[in-house]
Amino acid sequence: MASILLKNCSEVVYSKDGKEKVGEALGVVEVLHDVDVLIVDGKFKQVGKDLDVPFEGVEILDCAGKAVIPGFVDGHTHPVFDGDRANEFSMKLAGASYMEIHEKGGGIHYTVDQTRNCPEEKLTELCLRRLDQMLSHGTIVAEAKSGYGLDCETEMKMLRVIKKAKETHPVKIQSTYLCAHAVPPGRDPAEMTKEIVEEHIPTVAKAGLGVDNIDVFCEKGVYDAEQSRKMLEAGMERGWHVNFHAEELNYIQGGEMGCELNARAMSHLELLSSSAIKSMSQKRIAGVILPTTAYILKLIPPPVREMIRENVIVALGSDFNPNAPCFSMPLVMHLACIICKMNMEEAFNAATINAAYSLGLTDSYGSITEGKVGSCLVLDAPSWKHIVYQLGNHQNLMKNIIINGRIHS
Ligand SMILES: N=CN[C@@H](CCC(=O)O)C(=O)O
Ligand SMILES: [Zn+2]
Repeated sequence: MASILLKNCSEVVYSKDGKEKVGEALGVVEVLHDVDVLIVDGKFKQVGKDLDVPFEGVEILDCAGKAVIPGFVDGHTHPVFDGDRANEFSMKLAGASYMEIHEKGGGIHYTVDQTRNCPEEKLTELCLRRLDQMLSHGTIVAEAKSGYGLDCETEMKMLRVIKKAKETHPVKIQSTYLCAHAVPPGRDPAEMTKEIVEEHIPTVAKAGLGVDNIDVFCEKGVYDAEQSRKMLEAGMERGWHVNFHAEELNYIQGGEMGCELNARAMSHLELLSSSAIKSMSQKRIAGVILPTTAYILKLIPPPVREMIRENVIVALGSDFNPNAPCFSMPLVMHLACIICKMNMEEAFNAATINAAYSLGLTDSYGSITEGKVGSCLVLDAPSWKHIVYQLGNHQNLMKNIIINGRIHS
């Protein structure tokens, strides 16, 4: 673990309590001007004016004219798959809907075929290179899902890839077993639900693959709310946190079901009901908003203003996947402002501390707070606002990426 002193930062986005934010507080970014940041043994030690080098061997980085911000937390990604779906982008531009392509055997089904046929080594390499891309855009923590296997064998291959990434990649990874992403052709959702609950989930649990969360695609024409509930409950019995796809294309009361299960997080939520919003707020369930998908699929945006008004813990994710190939949380924040009517402060907090909350990681990630992991970004700009305001080319805004107190790049 390394130690570094970031000197004369023009701005530091700091959080005294390091906790998730809701309501009006979500719209506040705490900024300290002309201060230093000291990281000792990989942890934030002190933020203040004119700090001294505490001992020999501490690296010093001149940050004059630069803003220092926490690294981003990406609350929802699908980084393990082979192939691409560039041709489907043309089909969607020509008017085909996401579900039409899916029902004709494209979409997730196409990616499942590619991923089943891909050797584990190649899949690992693909995943690691995608995480490199995320890191170059400032992501220091990412949730990573399986879900392009549908059969137990391929899901386990994907989870081994995520485990390897967890052990070797500088981005901190959380592993999510997406046990039911689509119904395999020729199979019935009820029969698949039974198989997943009775065979897949017990087999995955026994294999010790370091799974943190359980996920399903709870959607009309995929798995309904009751089938989803059964699989999520089976995951909960294994100690996995409930973090799933809900209310994206159709309102099927997945939000209500997630609240009954005390989910840790639910994603998408374009069609979330007002009663589920109230319940999420009471139960402190994170709502992970994915503006890339709403943008690409031209969906009605999720009711984010209502969620903020009702004090829901609103977080952001890139939803990186072959339908939404976006590595960049800065772009996600920008889209959140335009599509979901969030302000810059809300988007920034949703992409840092609240996304950390959605993964249960606020004790160690999501803000520059004494005692948390010393990972942060030095921007080639005097204010944090540039990272939300700028549209694209975000890698060039990253002057330095600091991981655990060491300059990564
Ligand atoms: N909606 C379901 N799953 C993914 C898309 C997966 C795919 O199209 O390959 C999502 O979160 O957007
Ligand atoms: Zn997803």
